[in-house]
Amino acid sequence: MKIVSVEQMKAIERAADASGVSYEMMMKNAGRGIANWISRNVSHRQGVIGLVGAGNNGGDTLIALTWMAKWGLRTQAFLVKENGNDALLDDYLSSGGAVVDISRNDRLDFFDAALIPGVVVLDGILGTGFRLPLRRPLHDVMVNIHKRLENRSDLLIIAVDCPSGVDCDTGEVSVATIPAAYTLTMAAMKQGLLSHPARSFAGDLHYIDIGIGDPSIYTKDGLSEMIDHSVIRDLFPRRPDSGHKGTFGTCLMIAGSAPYVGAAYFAGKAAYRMGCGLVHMGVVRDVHRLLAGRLLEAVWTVIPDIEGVFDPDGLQVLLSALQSATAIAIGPGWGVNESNILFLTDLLQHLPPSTPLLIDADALKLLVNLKQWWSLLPDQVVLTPHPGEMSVLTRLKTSEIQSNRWEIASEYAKLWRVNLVLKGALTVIACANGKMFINPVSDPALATAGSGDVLTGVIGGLMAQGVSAAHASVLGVWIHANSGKIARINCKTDMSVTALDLLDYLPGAIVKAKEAGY
Ligand SMILES: NC(=O)C1=CN([C@@H]2O[C@H](COP(=O)(O)OP(=O)(O)OC[C@H]3O[C@@H](n4cnc5c(N)ncnc54)[C@H](OP(=O)(O)O)[C@@H]3O)[C@@H](O)[C@H]2O)[C@@H](O)CC1
Ligand SMILES: [K+]
Repeated sequence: MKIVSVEQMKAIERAADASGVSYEMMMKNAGRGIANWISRNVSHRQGVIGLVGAGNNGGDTLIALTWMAKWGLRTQAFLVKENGNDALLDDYLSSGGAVVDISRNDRLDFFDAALIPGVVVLDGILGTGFRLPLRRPLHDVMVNIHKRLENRSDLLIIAVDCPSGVDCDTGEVSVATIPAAYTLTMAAMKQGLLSHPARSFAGDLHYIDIGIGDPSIYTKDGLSEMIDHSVIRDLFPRRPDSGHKGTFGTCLMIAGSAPYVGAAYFAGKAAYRMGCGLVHMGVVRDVHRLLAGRLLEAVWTVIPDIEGVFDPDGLQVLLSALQSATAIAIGPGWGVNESNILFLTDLLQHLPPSTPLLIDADALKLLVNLKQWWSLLPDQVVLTPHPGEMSVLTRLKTSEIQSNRWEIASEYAKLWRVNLVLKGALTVIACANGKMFINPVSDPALATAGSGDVLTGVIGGLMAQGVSAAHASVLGVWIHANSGKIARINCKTDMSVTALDLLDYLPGAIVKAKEAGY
């Protein structure tokens, strides 16, 4: 789904209107789309009530309620502000709907009575027209509504376009913003919903077609994309029945050191889990000794070491593996030290220019010791820094990076001509060709040691199978995040999810990603 600022959305609506899809039609399609989505996707046996604001967000909601009333569902509209949508209200009433005005805070007992367990609550008070701070008297009405809805896990709250009271550009929220289980977003994702704190209020994000199709045809701006099923479904590598292990590539994984054994395991196993035909592990002796009996699927080359880290002259043993690999991944668990700077320098000089490369973790921190390191990289390259590693690479403060994730990722991906996966909640992928993707998943289950190593294996495994560096980044980030989501559901808490769980649920995440409509 494309991502827009409020300004861009307004310009797109203007352009669509000028090309014949009138504002009225867009709103009708929005309302119909919401009603269809609810009827198809959630239980609505207990009826649907709408919180209706005075603007077009309320208009979308009234149209949705009107359709559902026509279909015979029990519905009610609660007007939170004197309403300008008289014609829409008349339509709704003549379709059998019931309207209660709660704008003066005086008929809230009707609202209380409507909040029966299982009822669907459509939050259509404020949409993209809202700017903080929330003004009185709406502020007071919304605070009262908020009090009644908070901690009511027996209600299903669905936000129309955005949870009301969210700034759709900045992601800031008002005190009265109501957390939703789902947000049905019209035509395009509003950028603020992909920032915290707003993201935590928006729940699962779904697209509603308002009759304009792909919004990017109405603007010259290159729009970023939120990763969803429509983005990833065509990115999987083909797996012909006649394939053999050579068909599915060889990933050379240069990982681990004596203190960080697990990193090599997580990365190597994840590459196998992603369908890579063969994973060739380049590791020091201690890592081999501890993992050879555990990662039985792998082929091993033991790299000479000095006290458990790569010997600066150790690359010689890997020269033929470098040539035969179809993708190379480096960095997890290396450690940052002088020997590894020399090892990395030698390695970059011996990389086959046409083999895709992934650089992660400590190898990223080591890069800064090499002059113009970006000029030493192959064309197909992915860097996967977390904000701390990005800070080392850019010499910017972590706080600066975190408050400007999209812009900074985009700027440096272009500068270095790399595909950049800036990890952290709401991972940003800035591609070398200028395209930007944002992962909407923000799950503490993923914030665990070894999680990044799993991601390295996932992306490396995909590249080894011939998926381009950019596409492997997008698909890999999505699969990895969803394995965290599934792990959390299965562990029943995000607290207990470990990197081993992420590995275990990769197959489930792949299956889900391949299922239509996910
Ligand atoms: N264009 C179209 O055809 C389409 C539009 N679409 C839909 O329209 C939505 C945008 O609609 P919109 O522009 O009417 O604004 P909206 O979010 O309803 O809010 C306006 C109301 O908020 C109030 N208000 C604002 N700030 C406030 C504050 N700080 N404190 C208190 N009140 C405040 C403001 O009050 P006022 O300033 O007028 O007093 C007014 O009453 C968009 O999200 C999508 O759902 C889609 O269906 C696609 C087709
Ligand atoms: K809303």
